[in-house]
Amino acid sequence: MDTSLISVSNLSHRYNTQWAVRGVSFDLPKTGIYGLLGSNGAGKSTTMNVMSGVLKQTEGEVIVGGISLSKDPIAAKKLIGFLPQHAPLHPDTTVEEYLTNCGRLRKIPGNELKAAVNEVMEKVSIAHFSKRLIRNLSGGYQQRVGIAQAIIHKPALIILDEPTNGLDPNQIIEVRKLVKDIAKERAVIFSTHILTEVHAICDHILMIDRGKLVFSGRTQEFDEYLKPDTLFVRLLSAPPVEELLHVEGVNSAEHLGGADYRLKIVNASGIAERIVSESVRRNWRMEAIHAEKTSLNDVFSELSK
Ligand SMILES: Nc1ncnc2c1ncn2[C@@H]1O[C@H](COP(=O)(O)OP(=O)(O)OP(=O)(O)O)[C@@H](O)[C@H]1O
Repeated sequence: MDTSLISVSNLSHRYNTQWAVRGVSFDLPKTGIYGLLGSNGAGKSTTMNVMSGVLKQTEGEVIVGGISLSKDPIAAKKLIGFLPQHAPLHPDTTVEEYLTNCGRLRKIPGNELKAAVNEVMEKVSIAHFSKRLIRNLSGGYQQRVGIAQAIIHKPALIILDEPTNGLDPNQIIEVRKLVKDIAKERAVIFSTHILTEVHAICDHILMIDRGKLVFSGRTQEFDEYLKPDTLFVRLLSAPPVEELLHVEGVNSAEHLGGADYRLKIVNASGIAERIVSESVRRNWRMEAIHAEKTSLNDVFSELSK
């Protein structure tokens, strides 16, 4: 595809005898935020390590900007910035020293280096800590430095492996903001095992399960899998399950014990309202009603069907 920035075809990787990734193919266009979603051990890091050229795949091909990553890795890697799962920081250098070294490794000409370092420090809002040793920065600021080294050479594609992992809730919000900001100028793909995270910031979702790509599509399409189809209700009068089936849209009902029930619903629109009015009419004494959240496992099993 002409318009794709990176094209991954039939990617498979095996560690010793175990396949970590099997036959994964996708194309990413030139802009946007792509989420690689998968539970622990699904194959996200393996895929990202191959995409960024730090791991040589067992089978398949990665083409970046029309250049084969295995045939011309130097040219292809110029187009990529990568933040691995463990940021490759040097704790005993200052932020400025570290980023200057990164700029040199990225072959930024000497007369442009200082400006490039200053620009990237501004971009990730760390200029005020330029003289601070990296080891003395908080986790969130260290992650900003990690992101800075990935974007210092202004690559077309940024690959971030679980950039919010291990951060506190405020730092997570800051890093997500930063990811959105840097994606204005380029394509960003980041991995996560947190469903709400991809949902919060991605335009497009790629989902991987046990090494296989099980979903690739826009976030709206993905939402179809997230619509809850069960409701939890607490009815203090503990009516027989059959009574609950009278409500239009309730497909089945399970008594969970005590006053608690799980209702499987088929037509979600207006269902809560109908249950509440039926509860008043039949004096079920409703104490609670809420939609049950779809878990990542539920989505996986739905998608893997
Ligand atoms: N260096 C390695 N040697 C052997 N097996 C490995 C190696 N790295 C990963 N694996 C295995 O490959 C599979 C995929 O691992 P990978 O790290 O790609 O998954 P992941 O989705 O990134 O998981 P996590 O979120 O836990 O990092 C797992 O079963 C893992 O145990």
